[in-house]
Amino acid sequence: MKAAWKLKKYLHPYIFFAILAPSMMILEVIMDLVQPTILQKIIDNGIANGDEQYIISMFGLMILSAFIALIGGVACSTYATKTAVNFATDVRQDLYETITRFSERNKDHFTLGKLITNLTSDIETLQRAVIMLLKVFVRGPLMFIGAIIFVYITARELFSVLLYVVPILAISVIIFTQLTGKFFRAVQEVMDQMNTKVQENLAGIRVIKAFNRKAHQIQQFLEVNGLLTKRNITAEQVVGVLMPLTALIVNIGLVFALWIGAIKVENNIIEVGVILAFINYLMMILQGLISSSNVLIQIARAIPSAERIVTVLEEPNDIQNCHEPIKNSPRGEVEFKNVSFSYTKQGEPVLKDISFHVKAGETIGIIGMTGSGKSTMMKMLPRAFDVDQGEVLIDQQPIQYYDLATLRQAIGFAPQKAALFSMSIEGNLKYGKQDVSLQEINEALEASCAAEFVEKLPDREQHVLSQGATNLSGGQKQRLAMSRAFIRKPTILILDDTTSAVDAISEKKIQQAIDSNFPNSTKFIVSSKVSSIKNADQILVIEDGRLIASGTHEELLQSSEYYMEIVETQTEKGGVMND
Ligand SMILES: Nc1ncnc2c1ncn2[C@@H]1O[C@H](COP(=O)(O)OP(=O)(O)OP(=O)(O)O)[C@@H](O)[C@H]1O
Repeated sequence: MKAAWKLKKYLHPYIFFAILAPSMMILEVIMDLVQPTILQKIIDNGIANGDEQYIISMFGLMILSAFIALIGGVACSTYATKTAVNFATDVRQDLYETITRFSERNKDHFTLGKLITNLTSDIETLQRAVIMLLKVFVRGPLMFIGAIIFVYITARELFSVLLYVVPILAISVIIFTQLTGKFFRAVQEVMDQMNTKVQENLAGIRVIKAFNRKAHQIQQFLEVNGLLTKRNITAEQVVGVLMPLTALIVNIGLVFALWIGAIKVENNIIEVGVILAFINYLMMILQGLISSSNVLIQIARAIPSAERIVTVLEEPNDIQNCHEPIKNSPRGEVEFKNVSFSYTKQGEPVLKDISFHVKAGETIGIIGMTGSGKSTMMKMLPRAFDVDQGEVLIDQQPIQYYDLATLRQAIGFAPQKAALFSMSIEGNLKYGKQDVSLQEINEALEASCAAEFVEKLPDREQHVLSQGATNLSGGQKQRLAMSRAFIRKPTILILDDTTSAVDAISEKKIQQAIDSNFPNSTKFIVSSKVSSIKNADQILVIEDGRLIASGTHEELLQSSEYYMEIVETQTEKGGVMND
């Protein structure tokens, strides 16, 4: 509930509509409430006395009140919808922006599926709850209490009947809504499980096929689908039994009221119109009860959604700008001073006491076994993570002193996984730099050897990539990711194992292009292949999170047994040593 309360600020801009909606609903309910009394007057005063004039004027009043009720209802719906939809749009926008600003560590706290649920169904649930709150929250109790008051005014002689009928109605409505709510919640739970299964299976469809696990996946889906069918049937069966049961109780109440009413008419205590008005009010009391309990159910459903949304919105971002950050673009000198880092508080450090210094414009090769910490080291430069111990300096200033946007603008990062978007090749390259000319695009494509396959596409750089760029090969994706990094002509260029799927001839061309196009950029080239880093000014050899050796290729061949071993293994395996 506290979480839901925190979201009330999103209603502030629409507070006018949020007040208007229930006000209009009050108008509608009052107009609905007076109608049975008008009907009673038509029957008992007009028809009974044959007073035509009276009947016509009362009928006019009835039409007028129905018309005002209609206007009230339409206005309430309009304003409630306006408020709820705008509220949901603003929450969704804020949530999306918060997620976009998430640091890697923030992202690791949530699963992708959960974040998508937050942005879609949780917000949808909240939107429905706000509409319900503004429309029905007022309507239900007002109609319930109003109808009881009108019974007292119009059909006082039958008021005592309410003392028996209302508690029975209230109990049956509560049982009905509680039980159906429970069964439909169970349906929703399986629905969530099924969504997760479908999402996972579609994302991993290639792996499923490659490992020939189709039958297994289908079996898993059948199980959850079967459970969904079962729970749906049970829920519908419960409704099927409870609905007529509740209707029976309501009808017994009506018969009981009619019976007592008939006795009173016979004894000339009341007139027929009073019974009619009473029945109408009894139905309104029932409606009021049902609406009120529906609102409560909707609110109960919305509270967990609100909690989930607030948890994401309040996730503290661990990567922030410092007070008065440096906004000058760096030259590219980089220093790691005794850097240690761990992804989890309890876990063993992934980087252990790493120190090295790089002059601006140098090329640095980083080599080591899988999982040794090479990518993690590079993630410290755009501040995807901050170090736990030690310092990263850029141009001799701690990296945290730089304005985040300035720092990231100075870095061109081609990550290990290409992460291309489902848009044109040009659109993807413009992620690197927005205001680029076609010539710059072509130069970047040329430098990464991507031009040779892009030129063969019918619509060249306008070719639209599928989701996850599945219409490209692994090497083609890597080349485009490199083009995207090249196009911003960065001060610091990081290529994180981006040539693993590129053939040796293209790789050599790419190395030459990097040397001639980026003479002043500091270049970090992460690779597990010696051929990719052999010509670097300095090679860092990483083993199990430690920097165990550094120097040029020739120096390392003399000084590092570990490096020597890597070189020998790759030569034995037929690895290509450029030059
Ligand atoms: N987001 C993360 N959360 C927790 N642990 C992680 C995360 N990313 C990487 N690791 C762990 O950190 C260690 C170093 O990973 P890293 O990706 O830096 O290695 P790498 O040397 O680049 O490996 P590769 O050559 O396979 O890319 C690995 O043990 C890995 O499991």
